[in-house]
Amino acid sequence: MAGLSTLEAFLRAYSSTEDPQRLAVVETIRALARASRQIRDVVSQGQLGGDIGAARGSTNADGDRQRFLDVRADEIVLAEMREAPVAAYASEEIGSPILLNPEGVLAVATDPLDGSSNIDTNVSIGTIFSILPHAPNAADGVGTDFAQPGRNQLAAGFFIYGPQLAMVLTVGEGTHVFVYSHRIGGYQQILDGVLISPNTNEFAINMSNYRHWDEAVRIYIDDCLQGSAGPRARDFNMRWIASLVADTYRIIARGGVFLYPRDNRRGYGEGRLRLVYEANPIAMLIEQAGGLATDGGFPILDQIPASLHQRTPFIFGSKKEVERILRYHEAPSLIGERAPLFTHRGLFRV
Ligand SMILES: O=P(O)(O)OC[C@H]1O[C@](O)(COP(=O)(O)O)[C@@H](O)[C@@H]1O
Ligand SMILES: [Mg+2]
Ligand SMILES: [Mg+2]
Repeated sequence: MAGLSTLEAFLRAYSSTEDPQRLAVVETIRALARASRQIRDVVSQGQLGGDIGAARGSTNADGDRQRFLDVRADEIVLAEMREAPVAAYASEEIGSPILLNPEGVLAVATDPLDGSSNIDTNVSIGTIFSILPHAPNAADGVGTDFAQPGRNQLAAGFFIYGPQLAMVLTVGEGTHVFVYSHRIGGYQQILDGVLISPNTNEFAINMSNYRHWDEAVRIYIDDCLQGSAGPRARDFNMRWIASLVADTYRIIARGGVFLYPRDNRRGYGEGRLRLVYEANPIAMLIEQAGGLATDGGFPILDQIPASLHQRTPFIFGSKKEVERILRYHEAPSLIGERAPLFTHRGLFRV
């Protein structure tokens, strides 16, 4: 699909063969785009009969404290999915999948509001979505829909409520970026077939968890921090927005790597991010843009989810840098033997 177009023209070109599954995907993306406008309105008003960032006193299926905006965003996406050819709906905010339109051919999983902890601080937040084929033989109508590997996704993406209202989308033919234009009253493409640069000098990780990480991650970050005086022989920059959509958008725009590894804190044995509605859609966007997405051993998109809210260690971004991180995971002790040369008393300390 060459050239920059409106989202509408892009979707029409994608479904021009009249393939019923493609037509259903297109209708669902249109519905998600409508939801994004409504969520954007709520976010920019900053009010929802009260403070949108306020805690509701409830927790979601995963035990996270829910904010008013988490729940409102979920209601908005769900209402739009009821109007789309979607048979099964799953969300971070609900315990189990819901059967919607029994005639529908798709299953949609969503993180309706990603980056909840940033609502009060006016930092970018977003809505992540994953579109899968509906598994029609599921006993309860939705049972096996979300047990499919991410490789089965027909489309995936996210909306970001930042300085711009933007949408990052893949339908399996590259990764594309659209920005909402008030002038045309719709999304306008700004980047076609994004390619993430394979090399980078920028990493994103929550450094406050350093002491809890496994050796492989600690040694990798140590080597980056030593910059031009260390084994990497160049300086690195660090970013951590604590909003997956915003960290992903930056990596798509200018490269970099993101790490949310497993760690030794209670409840973080598989990291923090959820496989079905966070890691899978982001992984598809990243792979479609020439990057890599892994749990430290295997590609994210090949994992078979054991449960809807399953967590996964998540490392993704610039291909060559992710491959390097994988080598640290394969043989951390081997890399560790070399690391003392670059420590405070090491031979090569500058
Ligand atoms: O606060 P931490 O531990 O750095 O975690 C930040 C991560 O948690 C998340 O906020 C989790 O998403 P939710 O806000 O949807 O629960 C990610 O967006 C972000 O990458
Ligand atoms: Mg999230
Ligand atoms: Mg969320």
